[in-house]
Amino acid sequence: MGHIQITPSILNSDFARLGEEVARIPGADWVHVDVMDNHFVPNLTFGPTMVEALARVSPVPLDAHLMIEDADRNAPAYVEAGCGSVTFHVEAAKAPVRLAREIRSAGARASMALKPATPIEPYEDLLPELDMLLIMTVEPGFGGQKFLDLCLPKIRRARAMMDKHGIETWLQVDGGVSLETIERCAEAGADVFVAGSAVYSAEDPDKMVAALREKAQAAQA
Ligand SMILES: O=C(CO)[C@@H](O)[C@H](O)COP(=O)(O)O
Ligand SMILES: [Fe+2]
Repeated sequence: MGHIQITPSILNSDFARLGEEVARIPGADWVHVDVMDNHFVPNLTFGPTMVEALARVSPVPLDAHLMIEDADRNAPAYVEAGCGSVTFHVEAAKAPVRLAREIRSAGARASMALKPATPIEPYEDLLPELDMLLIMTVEPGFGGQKFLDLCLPKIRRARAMMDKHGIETWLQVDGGVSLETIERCAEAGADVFVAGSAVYSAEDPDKMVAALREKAQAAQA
């Protein structure tokens, strides 16, 4: 298992002052940017132009989570926009291996996401092509939803597959991650944690990042 990383999502931050919002979390490992197209999910956020502007001012690298249709065609723009990691949904990709290779060769970390009802088993042989696997712990589309415990067995199975293959793929969880739920995720084998409302509803977001990190590290040990 890799070292613990905390990745705040700006989805529930103040979109009118995004530059200031990312400056409030200098202790984070990444900033998670949720790109939504109102087709793959019933919500709409921003596109590559906005992401590029944010990449220029963010104190930490951007981790793009693309909840958009036609990932094969649309994902490369987010590498060009300056994201250090680009996650596409397997449900929206026609050729996930080709896309992961394209993202890597363009210079970013390649990551693939699974919705709660998408099984990991058909993708076991694909794991070496990925720098990170994202297992969603809510239905994608909105921040502030309740963590789905039913996703924990899939996290355990994914971690076991990575161990079996002896690969260093990071395992990210996203949705409802908080001080209450992060230990369960770390115990199951996750090492990269997205937290949106937990971080941005805290009085001091950077302190919350540190508290989440501490809990996850204790649970992983
Ligand atoms: O991708 C998504 C939602 O689709 C997430 O990144 C959420 O934005 C995380 O927010 P919380 O569940 O932590 O409030
Ligand atoms: Fe996300």
